Amino acid sequence: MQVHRDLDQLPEFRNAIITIGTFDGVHAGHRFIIEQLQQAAKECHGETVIITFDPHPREVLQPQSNTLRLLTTLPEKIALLEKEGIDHLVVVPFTKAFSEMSAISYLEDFLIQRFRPHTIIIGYDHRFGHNREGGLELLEAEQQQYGFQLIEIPKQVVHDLTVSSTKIRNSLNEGAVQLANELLGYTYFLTGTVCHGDKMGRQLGYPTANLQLADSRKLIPAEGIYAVRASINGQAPLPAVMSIGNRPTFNGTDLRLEVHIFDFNQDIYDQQVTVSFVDYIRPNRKFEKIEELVAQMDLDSAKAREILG
Ligand SMILES: Cc1cc2nc3c(=O)[nH]c(=O)nc-3n(C[C@H](O)[C@H](O)[C@H](O)COP(=O)(O)O)c2cc1C
Ligand SMILES: Nc1ncnc2c1ncn2[C@@H]1O[C@H](COP(=O)(O)OP(=O)(O)OP(=O)(O)O)[C@@H](O)[C@H]1O
Repeated sequence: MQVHRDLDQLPEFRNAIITIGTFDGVHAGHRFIIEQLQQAAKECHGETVIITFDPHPREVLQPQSNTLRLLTTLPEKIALLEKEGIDHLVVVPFTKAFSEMSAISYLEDFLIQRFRPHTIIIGYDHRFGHNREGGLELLEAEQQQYGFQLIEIPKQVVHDLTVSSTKIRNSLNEGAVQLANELLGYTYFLTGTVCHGDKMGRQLGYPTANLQLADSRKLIPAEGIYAVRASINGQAPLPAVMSIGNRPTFNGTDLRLEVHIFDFNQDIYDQQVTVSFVDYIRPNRKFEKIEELVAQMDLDSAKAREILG
């Protein structure tokens, strides 16, 4: 897959089959669109082109809100789309000026001029241009003049498409990782660098690698204890248990992401660890005695091992 970040350096596409969207999460609904792209490309020996935006349009249009949480960082999205076998990913630097283009100018000066699309495939609810003024109706009206094919993916035909990133985000925010994973079509994951904690885990018999995320916009699932798989520097995943929380037993105040890998005893400080969330076990609790916390961690570990098989 070729990744293009400079709109002035785009190649001449051969029968571009294009679609536009943020594709956050590259979830099951997105993958249905990807299949349509690939099918259309096959029929005309064309190339599949996904046009996406970075930063996320909401970050530019509502900078004050700061509530956006992403299912995938840009590198994660690139890796997932690469796996899908897309030919070109165009990452448009989304700016205020870009957002203020009228719908017709977006269509003519951006889509047509830069991509010369053979086919445009868009979801039933796709909007574009200033104030989201453009949509399917405008594409239909201009289709003949510019000679592109239009493929609409209607809501009722593609049930998967109604599965929005928002629904997946909500599930993760509630700890419902199994539902999120089903909607994603893969196990939700995050990657962090192992940093130093308070060195207490080892004393409790549970050394935990504390993860620092590279991108603060990445969605962190609800606080609680999870059965996870942990992959160190891209190596084979290992069964593990994870705690997300501020350690109420120790009156902690900051959110910690800690993973304890089973049957493992290595120094992994500064290494990259990717954690995939398999199941939620329980919420965080404040324990009166440390022994009670450790007894509960034993139970959590047994449960996680059972879940992970
Ligand atoms: C399986 C597991 C379950 C945990 N459950 C709780 C909990 O319910 N309440 C709590 O305060 N801390 C919980 N923790 C976090 C521990 O308090 C933490 O790992 C320990 O204090 C070491 O933290 P440190 O990073 O400060 O060394 C849990 C950790 C693990 C690995
Ligand atoms: N089974 C294991 N799972 C996770 N990390 C382990 C494991 N065994 C050894 N380690 C190493 O030990 C470190 C964690 O040790 P310990 O928990 O005592 O200290 P820490 O850095 O303060 O972490 P925490 O504060 O979460 O306890 C990890 O960062 C890792 O380098």
